[in-house]
Amino acid sequence: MVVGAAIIAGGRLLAAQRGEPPELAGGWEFPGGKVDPGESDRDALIRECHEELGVKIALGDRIGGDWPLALGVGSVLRVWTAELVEGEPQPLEHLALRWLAPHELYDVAWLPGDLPIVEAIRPYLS
Ligand SMILES: Nc1nc2c([nH]c(=O)n2[C@H]2C[C@H](O)[C@@H](COP(=O)(O)OP(=O)(O)OP(=O)(O)O)O2)c(=O)[nH]1
Repeated sequence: MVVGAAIIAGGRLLAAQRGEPPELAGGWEFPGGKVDPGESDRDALIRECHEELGVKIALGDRIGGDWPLALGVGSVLRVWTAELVEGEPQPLEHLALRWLAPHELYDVAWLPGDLPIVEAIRPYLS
């Protein structure tokens, strides 16, 4: 199980560029990662965002259901909206971060599996 956060601030969505593995490097994603054994999805997402971005987030709505991962075999991605509670996101484990306004949503090369999720988040940006 992989969880991802659609962090929104000031009507913009935070996108993060992966540095690894080589086949995914350069692609843009929602901050997050794999849920550890015994950990809840929501706790995993809060932990991952702290590790990856150095921020504390508060989760909002679940976006859709189980989104199939482009390259994952049988794995799915669960996504929540989120807002920043503490700190400003830093690319501690990513190549770069970008805050995307609604008209910029497709200015980055999202991982293929993320594209329909980005569209589902659009209503939250206004
Ligand atoms: N975090 C994240 N992963 C995504 C997204 N879309 C997508 O296909 N994936 C894939 C990429 C990876 O194969 C997998 C997430 O694994 P990960 O490597 O980020 O997990 P992790 O942080 O727990 O890292 P590790 O322990 O495996 O090193 O899900 C997304 O929007 N966010």
